[in-house]
Amino acid sequence: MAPEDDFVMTIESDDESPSEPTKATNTKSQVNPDADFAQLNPEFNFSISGDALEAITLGDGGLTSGSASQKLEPVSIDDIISRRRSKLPKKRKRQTSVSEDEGDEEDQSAPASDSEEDPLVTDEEADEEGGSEPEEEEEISSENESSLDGSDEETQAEKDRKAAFFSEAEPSEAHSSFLTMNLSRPILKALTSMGFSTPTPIQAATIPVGLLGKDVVGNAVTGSGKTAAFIIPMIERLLYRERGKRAAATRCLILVPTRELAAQCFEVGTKLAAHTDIQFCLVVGGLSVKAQEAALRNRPDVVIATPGRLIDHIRNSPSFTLDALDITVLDEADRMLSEGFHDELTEIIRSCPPSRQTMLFSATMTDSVDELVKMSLNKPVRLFVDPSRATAKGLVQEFIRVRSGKEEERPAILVTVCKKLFKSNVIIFYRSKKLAHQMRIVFGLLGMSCEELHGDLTQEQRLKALRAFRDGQADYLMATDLASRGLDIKGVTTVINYDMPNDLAQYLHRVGRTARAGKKGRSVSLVGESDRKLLKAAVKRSSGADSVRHRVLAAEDVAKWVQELEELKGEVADILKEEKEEKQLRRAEMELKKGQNMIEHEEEIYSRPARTWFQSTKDKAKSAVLSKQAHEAGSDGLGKAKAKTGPDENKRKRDKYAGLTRRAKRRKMAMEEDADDGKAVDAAVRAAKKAARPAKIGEPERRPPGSKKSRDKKNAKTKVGGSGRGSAFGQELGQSAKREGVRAKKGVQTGLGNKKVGKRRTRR
Ligand SMILES: Nc1ncnc2c1ncn2[C@@H]1O[C@H](COP(=O)(O)OP(=O)(O)OP(=O)(O)O)[C@@H](O)[C@H]1O
Repeated sequence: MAPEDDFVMTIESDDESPSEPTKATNTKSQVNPDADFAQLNPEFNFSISGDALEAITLGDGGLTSGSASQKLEPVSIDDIISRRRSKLPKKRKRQTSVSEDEGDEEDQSAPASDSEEDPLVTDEEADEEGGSEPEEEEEISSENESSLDGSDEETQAEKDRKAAFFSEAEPSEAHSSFLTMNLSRPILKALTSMGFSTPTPIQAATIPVGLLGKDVVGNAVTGSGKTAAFIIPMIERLLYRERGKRAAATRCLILVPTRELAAQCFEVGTKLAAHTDIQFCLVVGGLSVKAQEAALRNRPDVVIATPGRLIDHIRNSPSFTLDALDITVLDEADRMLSEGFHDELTEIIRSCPPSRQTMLFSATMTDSVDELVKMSLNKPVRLFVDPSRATAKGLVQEFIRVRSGKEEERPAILVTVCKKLFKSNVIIFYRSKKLAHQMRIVFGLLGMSCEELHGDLTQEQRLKALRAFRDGQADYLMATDLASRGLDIKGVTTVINYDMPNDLAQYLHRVGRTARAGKKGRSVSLVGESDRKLLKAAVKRSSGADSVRHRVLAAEDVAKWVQELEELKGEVADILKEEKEEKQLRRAEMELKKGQNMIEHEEEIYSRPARTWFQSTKDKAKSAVLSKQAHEAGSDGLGKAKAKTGPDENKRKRDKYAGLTRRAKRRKMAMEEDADDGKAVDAAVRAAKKAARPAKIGEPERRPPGSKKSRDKKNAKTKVGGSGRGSAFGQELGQSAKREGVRAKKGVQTGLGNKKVGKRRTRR
């Protein structure tokens, strides 16, 4: 099993945007049967209350919106493995159980904790055991290290640009309690019920600035509570919004790179807003478009979305608009600003009003002006509470060397450490989906309970796997980088990197799935010769010298598993073959049902207005390639990725019509003209939506444009707010915050218990 064969970056393949034809007219030949098939259940009831994951699993009817009879069960690899396992020769089964017993003994006598008791075998010990060769202490050159960890030396010019770009952080009161932060009673109540007694450093820094309506660029280590840091000020501001049917609007948008993260954010948001009337809505790929349209028609206050599906709604859901947005948040912002999301982000930002407040967060946040300018931030406050690109304090990082020429031993090394030491609550990261799947089969055959999470699975399978792992039904989660960012799974004790990612940022996110919220955790990384620069960068960023270990495994243990896995190879291949055949069979069945469906519902399908798509299949493929290149280059930033793809881009522009026949050229030109017309139509639709949009948070109801009152209001707003950005909030909460801050200082027990939301409004 050569892992290099299938190193395919996977997070980009977490398709969020529809990969359908660019332009669809309402002619039969251009109707997309898949899209329509996916909308055939108008009765579907989308429940977003309660557990977000519950709401979006197929079990609740929410994923593809097909009726129960149309659903086809995905192939269950578990069934195939257990069927095959029962047929394994008796000798093999005995070997497996013996190995398990050995492992148990070993684990009891050598807990994977600190100091002398640590099962870490030193180089010398390994030698004595006749194990591996002595490890030479190689000096790792720091040359090009900065390209891995993004720590390029800052020039004076860049420093000056940053000084001009960012706002000076104003000295603010150090908050050691939520009670001094001027938060409303419903939020304090929710914080208490969630067990959040004191704010984390990033929360203490962000909440007061967020409440002032200022733009924020925030950085803090993984698991430090960034989600609540941006949701709390958002909810507080929303408590002062205009109410009533006419004023209902989507005022806040949280953009995240993956569906799972969106669901998690939704859960945190709904919990924090449990004692308010604020409505949240989850808008992600893999869910019923129709159900989301219905939810969006109610104008939820906060939309939590992945980019592709959001764009789909901006374009195709008539009543949905972002024109009333007051707050936009980009979680995992460095990822969202990277080349992979460039086109989507540009399209979304175009649909947002420039007056919004913008907050960007990540554990590996960039403060490079070049990368931040496209968010058109207004004098953002830089809140970097932890050293740039650091690991969490409770994390112990272990590294296992994989010598050159021994790369094929990775699976055996992995099985050795899992059988002996790390037996539950383990996430194992792989660079490729294929490898994650293969190792899942191997683990299954060895009787180790595991799930997999990557972009080759259906949304239902992804969520089911996540839930099984969360609930402790599976000990191991085989994941790709799809799961590396943001996921907060309680009780994860170990993260294993089967292979190292390409850059330090990705490494930090992966290992950040453990040691969260002040807990302890361990990461174990298999380091090949080509990963040594990254290893050095990781060691440099560790929280302390004693938090880094070099683990050497006894050679005979590894050799035993090399032998056993070799014997399993044929079995794995057979399982993969059987799975492939079953999949093909299901696909054929699905095509048949789809055909039947098209015949049965033909009239309804073709009478619907056709959807337009943000990117054609070709564009999307191009985007994916760019994203993959950026990822492989270890570049988070637009600039760096551009440098790599620039020449190609120019070439493509010059050759736009080259090589085409006259007919093809005319056709292409006509299509481009059509697209331009489409833009004009889009602009008209946007203008109409804008005219109908409700007032912003705290603003009175909109007057028709041109009316005297409307003009007066505009002038007044510009005067008070200076720039006019977020001025309604500036007048209302900014002043209120000052007032309340004084009150809090005077020692009145926050005064929030007695405060009524309505009171503040009447003061305006
Ligand atoms: N004030 C607090 N007190 C106690 N626990 C908290 C507090 N704030 C957040 N947490 C908990 O900390 C954990 C991590 O929070 P969160 O997922 O927001 O981290 P994060 O900084 O966004 O991590 P990542 O960078 O990996 O996305 C969660 O389980 C959350 O419930």
